[in-house]
Amino acid sequence: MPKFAANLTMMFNELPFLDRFEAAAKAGFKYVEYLWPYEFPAAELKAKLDQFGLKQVLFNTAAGDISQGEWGLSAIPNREAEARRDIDQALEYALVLGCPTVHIMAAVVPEGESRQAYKQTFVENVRYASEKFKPHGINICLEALSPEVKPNYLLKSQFDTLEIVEWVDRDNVFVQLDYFHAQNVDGNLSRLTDRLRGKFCHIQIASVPNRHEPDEGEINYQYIFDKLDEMGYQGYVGCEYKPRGETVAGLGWFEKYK
Ligand SMILES: O=C(O)C(=O)[C@@H](O)CO
Ligand SMILES: [Mg+2]
Repeated sequence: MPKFAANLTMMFNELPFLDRFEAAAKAGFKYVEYLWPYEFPAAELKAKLDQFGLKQVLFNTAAGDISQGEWGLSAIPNREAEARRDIDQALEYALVLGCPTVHIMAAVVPEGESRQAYKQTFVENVRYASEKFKPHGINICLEALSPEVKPNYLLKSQFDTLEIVEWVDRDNVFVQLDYFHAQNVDGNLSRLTDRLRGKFCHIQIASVPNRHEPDEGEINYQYIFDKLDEMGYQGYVGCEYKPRGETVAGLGWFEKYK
């Protein structure tokens, strides 16, 4: 049975962030993920996790200046110092939170810039992170984002991510397989999952096209979950969706997995 993690950035959004931990635990989740922890001291977040018996399973490196269109710095040439500062910060948080995996955000590539230079920079920064995280047993994952969500992001297809993972060539660096983006860009999800076997260490789910609960839309998630079980997937499945309405009211799909 998949180990579902509530994504506290998207779910339980009707509550202030720090109250979402309790709400997730009450709804039956044992695991949580969210985009960024950096607004709060790591110890405060860890206390919330412990208070409600939750395990944090994923968060991201900092996004940079979102108001300027940034979405990760780790692939931007000549900004390695900032990217590595963010990677070091993520490691400090991961150690306090006891988090097994960190998503290293790549970058948006401005029109006219060399994608190859961005890829090269990303590979070098991910190798830096790999070396830093390895002694602590922490995995790294890299994620493709569909253009309707993040136009011009360096990684669009799952095969863009796979290319970087294989180029980095380190045993703690994996694909973050978000089926919402994968369906938007690549499709053919069963074959894709087979193709990526052993290469992904974290999954995220949402319906397509509306990014809601995984009980509507064009993806048959029950089929995918059964397939992941058959494959022996041991990682987590992050529920990175925008609830149709109130979060708990939409959790009917989760009843049988509690
Ligand atoms: O948007 C997504 O999908 C994510 O997983 C974010 O963490 C990064 O954009
Ligand atoms: Mg995602």
